Amino acid sequence: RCLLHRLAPPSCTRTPSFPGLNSQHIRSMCVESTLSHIKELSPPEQRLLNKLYKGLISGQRASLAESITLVETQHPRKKELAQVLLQRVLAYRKEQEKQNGGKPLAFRVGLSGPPGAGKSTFIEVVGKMLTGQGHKVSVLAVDPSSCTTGGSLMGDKTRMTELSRDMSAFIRPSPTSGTLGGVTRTTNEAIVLCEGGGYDIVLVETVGVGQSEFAVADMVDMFVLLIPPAGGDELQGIKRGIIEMADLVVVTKADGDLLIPARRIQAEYTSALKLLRKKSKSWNPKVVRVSSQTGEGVPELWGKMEAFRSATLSSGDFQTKRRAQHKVWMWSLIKENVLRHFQEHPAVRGELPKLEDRVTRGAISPGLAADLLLKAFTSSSSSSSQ
Ligand SMILES: Nc1nc2c(ncn2[C@@H]2O[C@H](COP(=O)(O)OP(=O)(O)OP(=O)(O)O)[C@@H](O)[C@H]2O)c(=O)[nH]1
Repeated sequence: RCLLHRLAPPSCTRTPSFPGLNSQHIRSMCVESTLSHIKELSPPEQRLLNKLYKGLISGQRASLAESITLVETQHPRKKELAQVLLQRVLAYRKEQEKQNGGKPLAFRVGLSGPPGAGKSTFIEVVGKMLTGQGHKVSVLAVDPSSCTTGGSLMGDKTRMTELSRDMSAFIRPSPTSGTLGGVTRTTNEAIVLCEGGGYDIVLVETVGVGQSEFAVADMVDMFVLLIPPAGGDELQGIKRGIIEMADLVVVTKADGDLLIPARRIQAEYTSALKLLRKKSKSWNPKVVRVSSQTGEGVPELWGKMEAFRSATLSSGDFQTKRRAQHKVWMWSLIKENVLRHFQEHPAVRGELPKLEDRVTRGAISPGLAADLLLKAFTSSSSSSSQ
């Protein structure tokens, strides 16, 4: 019996023990998900996972928060427990999707922009509008500064005060430590958990610094770039590559004295987007203006986002992108782990400083140094596995 069977009460092969998770589905997940490398769960571990799972899918915010903490952990055993929980939530989601004609139920939107672009004010306004319409909204943050400095660009001030009090919203700040790769992993997993908790809109916010925008663009259905109207060379400083990723560009703070510059920036971006290669057959990126202060343009903006969603869902681009993202996600995890394994390998660690030094002095070529290190790694890995 696979781990998922063991997790569920004994009757699970006949009676579905959890809403939406039937025995046939558990069986299919058992085949797909070889969780067999994970040591048998102890009764307290089973109780913990059952409690989290039930709480999560019944929409309890505390269970969602606790589940995200579990996927963020560095503790090896807890990491395994997190994988079991995730696998179960995925099975549940898959079943729900099947009932929805195979179409994903939640909409994942990435929001990025330079510091001070007005992201949190915007999320507060859009989030409140959406919860007012009956949606459940979760907001996850990817903060690149927390990875490098341990400080935070986004978490230091109180953000989205109203939305955080809203019972239909769930806001999770970025973990305060870890590599970008690690944060990417946990954010991807947190998205799955939020969706399991019934959040049909998942907003993933990041500051336009470093590689975090690209990481976020790879985990969402729609990528939105927020640009403030003030400043000199507006198109500079925003990486060209990131404009290419954008499905929608939002010029923020289009009110008062900033309205005229906002119109000008809108025109500049509209021309810039025309020069870019078309990303998709079903959608042309657009540039819109909004004011979170007056609320002007906000409903129209959401209208555009819904139009994107329905156009890409009916063309199949939406589903294709998600499938491709799963592969990207898997490979980024493999790369990170393999690299760490390589760097920590005793044979490599012994040779690395010497060879790095010789490469920097020009005593040997980088290619030769890489060959020597890889040889040290593979020969001692294969002798230890024999
Ligand atoms: N006039 C005007 N000001 C705005 C609007 N939206 C935000 N602001 C102001 O712009 C400043 C930055 O807004 P935030 O929402 O904190 O921006 P942010 O992008 O989240 O900033 P970081 O947290 O630093 O990444 C604040 O002083 C806001 O009051 C708007 O629609 N109109």
